[in-house]
Amino acid sequence: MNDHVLKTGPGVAATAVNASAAPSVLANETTASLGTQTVDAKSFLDVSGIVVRFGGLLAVNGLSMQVERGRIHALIGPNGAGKSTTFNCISCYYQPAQGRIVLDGEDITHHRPHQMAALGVARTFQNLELFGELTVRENALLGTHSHAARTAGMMLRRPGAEARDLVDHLLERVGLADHHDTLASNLDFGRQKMLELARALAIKPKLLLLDEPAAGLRNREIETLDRLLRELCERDGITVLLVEHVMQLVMAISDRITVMSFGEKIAEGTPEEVRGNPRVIDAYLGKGTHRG
Ligand SMILES: Nc1ncnc2c1ncn2[C@@H]1O[C@H](COP(=O)(O)OP(=O)(O)OP(=O)(O)O)[C@@H](O)[C@H]1O
Repeated sequence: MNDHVLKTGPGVAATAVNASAAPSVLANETTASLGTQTVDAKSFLDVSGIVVRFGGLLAVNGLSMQVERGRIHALIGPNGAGKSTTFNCISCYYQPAQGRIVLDGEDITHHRPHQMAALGVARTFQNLELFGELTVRENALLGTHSHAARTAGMMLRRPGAEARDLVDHLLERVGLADHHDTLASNLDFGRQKMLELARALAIKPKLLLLDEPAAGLRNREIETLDRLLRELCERDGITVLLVEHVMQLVMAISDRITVMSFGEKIAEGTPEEVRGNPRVIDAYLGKGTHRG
């Protein structure tokens, strides 16, 4: 049990949605389908020259990166590199002092987190945002619930058959089919992370932002996550951007990797390109150049 990571109040901070705007994805032929997304070569997410300061600290210094539609893109770097800050800008929890963030052609630099719903963006958090006193199914339904609230203004409306089917299907996909009625607080940590992922998927995202999805997972759970993320990308067409320290996962699944150190991008490329990059090796060995 991980009480310290469980929320106790209402509200779905972890997810944002718009099913109608977010073509979907699930793999079966039922109404639970998340839909089918059109994949083209155009950059889906375009981060351009963002700057974030915390008082005198330059946390992100002119970072630019492009994420292609339907790909898995990882943002990595040593502790304090500026990854979470960048992630928070992309999900509109922070607004950069300079620079621009464009998602699918729309400038979202100064959007608010709740506006990401309409753009089909879901995110998970480093510290899980589950509701410990609710069941697994109820937690997952909150994703669809927030969609209903946005589209129909009916937060308290009972979930329809389509939402229930979708959630059941998602819980099966993340390996929680046998835990529908378990309280979230009674799940082990690995299953709690999978539940948070299912809830994010319940909003039918086009872009899935994952903050350290493999942190605290055992090897077998990481292998499951590996398979699931590939499937979400390849079969369901979801674009995935993850911040992650578990290199086993990053190197295995990423189409492209952006490496940050001291607030700046120091490398970018395929796993093979990044792995052998001397600046990356240097940064991870703690010899990176400090920012001014
Ligand atoms: N809210 C904040 N107020 C002040 N400083 C902050 C804040 N958030 C982050 N920082 C600082 O900004 C820098 C970048 O932090 P950030 O959390 O983005 O790094 P990170 O790469 O995500 O690190 P980690 O891998 O440890 O999570 C660090 O020096 C951090 O201490």
